[in-house]
Amino acid sequence: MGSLGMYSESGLTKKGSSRGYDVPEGVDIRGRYDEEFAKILNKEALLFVADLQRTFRNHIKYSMECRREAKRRYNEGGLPGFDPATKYIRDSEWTCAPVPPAVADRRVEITGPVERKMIINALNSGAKVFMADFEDALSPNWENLMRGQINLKDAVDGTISFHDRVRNRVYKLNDQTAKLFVRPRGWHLPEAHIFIDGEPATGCLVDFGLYFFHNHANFRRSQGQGYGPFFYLPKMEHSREAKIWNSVFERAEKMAGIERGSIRATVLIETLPAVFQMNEILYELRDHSVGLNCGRWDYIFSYVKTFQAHPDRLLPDRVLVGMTQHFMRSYSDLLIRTCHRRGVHAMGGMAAQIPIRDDPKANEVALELVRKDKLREVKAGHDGTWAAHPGLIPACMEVFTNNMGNAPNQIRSMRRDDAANLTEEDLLQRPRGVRTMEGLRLNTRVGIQYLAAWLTGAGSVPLYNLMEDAATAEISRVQNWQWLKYGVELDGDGLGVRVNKELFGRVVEEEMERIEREVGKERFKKGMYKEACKMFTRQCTAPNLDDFLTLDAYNYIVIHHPRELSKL
Ligand SMILES: CC(=O)SCCNC(=O)CCNC(=O)[C@H](O)C(C)(C)COP(=O)(O)OP(=O)(O)OC[C@H]1O[C@@H](n2cnc3c(N)ncnc32)[C@H](O)[C@@H]1OP(=O)(O)O
Ligand SMILES: O=CC(=O)O
Ligand SMILES: [Mg+2]
Repeated sequence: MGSLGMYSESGLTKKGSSRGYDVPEGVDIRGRYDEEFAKILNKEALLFVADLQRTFRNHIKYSMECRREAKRRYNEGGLPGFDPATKYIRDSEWTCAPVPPAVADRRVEITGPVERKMIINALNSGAKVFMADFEDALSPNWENLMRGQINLKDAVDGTISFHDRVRNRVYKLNDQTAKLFVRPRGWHLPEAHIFIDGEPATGCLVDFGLYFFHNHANFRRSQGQGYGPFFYLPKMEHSREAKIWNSVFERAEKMAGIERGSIRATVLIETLPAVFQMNEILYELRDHSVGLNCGRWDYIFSYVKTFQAHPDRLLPDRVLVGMTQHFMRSYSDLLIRTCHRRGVHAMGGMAAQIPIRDDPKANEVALELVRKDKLREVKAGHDGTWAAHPGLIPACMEVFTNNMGNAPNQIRSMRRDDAANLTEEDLLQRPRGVRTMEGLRLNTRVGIQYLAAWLTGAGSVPLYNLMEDAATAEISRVQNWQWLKYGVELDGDGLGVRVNKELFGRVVEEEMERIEREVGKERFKKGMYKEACKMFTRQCTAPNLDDFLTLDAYNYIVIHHPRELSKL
């Protein structure tokens, strides 16, 4: 670890204790004490997190206020678009720092929560990269977060193992493993188990800070060939947020005494406003960038959220909003063009299909959908793609390898200059398709079950043969809200049915009965389905759309010690 000279004397010298943890001044740990957690939450690591929090909290607050201001503009009828003030960045020629050799080839990346067995399986999966997730795929309760940090440290050290006692199977790392990327939470989420100067810490600074502090040296030695650690950055809406990340990286590099540009990150373009900021985001992160990724599920969620006050832009059924819709294809094409022009990877997104073990025919159909989606991506010029499950990796790998051959990526070979002319209208074009009662029912059934899982600690789950996570659940929630708000007419077996609260109430009741039948009475009683139903129903019928499903739900998973259920 490099010099700690940048921290204030008082932080270093004054002693403090917080429910068993040895903490620097101003830091209060309110989560459960555990000896293993205490090794992660040691005083030096907390000092680093506190330094990041103190340095950047006002920048973060300002950025969140700018998000609210943009929302006000969209709610008054404004549309997101390219910023005339930064035209010079879009028009001028510049490139990002060269791609580190360790991650030149990213043709298939697997993602998953920071759960111990899954980390080992993902690293051994044959994918080029594993994105370990503190975000869409994780329910951020204290145990998951702290165990996730322990698991990642063991993974980077190469010592991680897991004993499945039921199956008497021991999991260990293979000789050859995927390269590790870590995705911290979005800027909007607090970490209510760690208070700094009387305020909850910023979730992503905790995720980033603890992981970086404990792993940067080992990572660069064992994984990054001198570079790293590597990150994915979610849910940004503007380049000013990327600028904060860039400054966080610079501060971390300085603290660690490592070269500027060692840390690298891929930004998910998964909000509608961000698609107009892709050059600007890369520009801010140009010394730390390894590309952009099409976070297609949050992007769809963001389309609804951004246009919450625009009844002329209602979405069709969720299953119809695929990558072949004009606005989605334009987004992917422009992302490829932007990344390749700037010399970095243009990563594709997640197909939500997962293997269907008990039905070979249905499994083949699902696999074929994945192949088709990946073929579209590689032919469009994407340099790699995401898989949600190890069972999909061979198919994804085959499609990308057949089309990219031995080249590690298509950064130089697929310029996509044709996409230079894509306009604001292309990127905002209204999606086409029908809205149905079955769509409303499916949203409700999936949204409630996902939330019930999230409240009990699972952030990604299989539902009806698809992967569901926070991003896909958000689509279900905001789509219901939108249809209710504007009293949309849905197609119900050929008959027009207008959505209102009463109809929705009936749908919720019937879908809860169906869920109970499907999961069984015992599991239904033990689970948190009723709480999830209440929360989901409130969010779908609220007069004003909640910004995030997980912000409200977070209050229910915060447990302060001594044990008490706490509200922020
Ligand atoms: C919109 C977005 O942000 S996408 C990115 C965020 N979302 C994700 O990362 C979702 C990742 N995927 C998953 O979490 C899982 O695949 C799920 C929850 C959808 C399904 O998981 P399961 O029900 O466990 O699947 P299944 O029973 O078929 O698993 C078979 C094996 O594959 C493993 N596995 C499944 N998915 C993954 C994964 N993503 N990474 C590593 N291992 C995995 C399981 O651990 C299991 O291992 P085992 O045989 O050693 O016990
Ligand atoms: O994070 C990915 C997404 O699609 O959302
Ligand atoms: Mg996402």
